[in-house]
Amino acid sequence: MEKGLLIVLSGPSGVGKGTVCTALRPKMKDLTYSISATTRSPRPGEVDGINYFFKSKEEFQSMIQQDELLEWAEYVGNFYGTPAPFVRETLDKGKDIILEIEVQGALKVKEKFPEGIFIFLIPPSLNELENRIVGRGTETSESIQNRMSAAREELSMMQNYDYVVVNDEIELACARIQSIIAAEHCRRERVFPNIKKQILEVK
Ligand SMILES: Nc1ncnc2c1ncn2[C@@H]1O[C@H](COP(=O)(O)OP(=O)(O)OP(=O)(O)O)[C@@H](O)[C@H]1O
Ligand SMILES: Nc1nc2c(ncn2[C@@H]2O[C@H](COP(=O)(O)O)[C@@H](O)[C@H]2O)c(=O)[nH]1
Repeated sequence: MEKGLLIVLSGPSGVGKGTVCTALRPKMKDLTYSISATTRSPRPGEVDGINYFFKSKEEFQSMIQQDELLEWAEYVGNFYGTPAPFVRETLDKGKDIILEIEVQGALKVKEKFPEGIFIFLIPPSLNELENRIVGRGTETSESIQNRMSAAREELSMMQNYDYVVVNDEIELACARIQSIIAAEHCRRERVFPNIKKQILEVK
């Protein structure tokens, strides 16, 4: 069976990766979403096993030692990582999976899956990015400053990605990402052969 597509969505904290993924769910029902492990504390409303697998530092270290993570990174004082078995099993079933992760982790995934699709989401401006992080109301002022300084570094890494998508309006950003995935399916001849067959049958 042909493997699914591995899609990585990165971009600075607060750009809207989570919001865009939530908006994509009803539009792309066949897409699977990876759930990361993290040592960060849950935000109000976040649920273990849905938003993240919330782990202690010891549990996270043990996941690293047992080679359970496809990639991991320290980001603004906390650890984040992608559980490997779920990603590999999903791809082996021929299903597409999307990973919403920061830049260091994305580059590690690229080493293991150079055939992946790497999408970088950018804000319309740095001011708008700060407004979004502040507006979300989840971060302390120290965390906001740390995330903004990480954002400047992350934005300088966007040339490592296959696609850069502006998240100006959620619906437009979703449409752009949907187009990218559809185009990649065609490019990998998962859709094209069927269309070719239909055209030949019409002739
Ligand atoms: N296109 C948009 N226009 C206006 N506000 C937006 C847009 N996209 C997202 N937001 C808002 O920006 C804030 C941050 O969005 P979100 O939490 O999805 O970002 P994120 O990139 O997933 O952040 P993190 O990496 O920290 O998890 C939220 O309050 C969200 O409602
Ligand atoms: N390298 C990884 N980065 C991840 C993963 N899961 C989430 N993230 C990224 O961390 C930051 C901060 O997230 P937050 O929820 O604390 O705001 C953000 O850029 C996420 O995309 C992961 O498994 N690996």
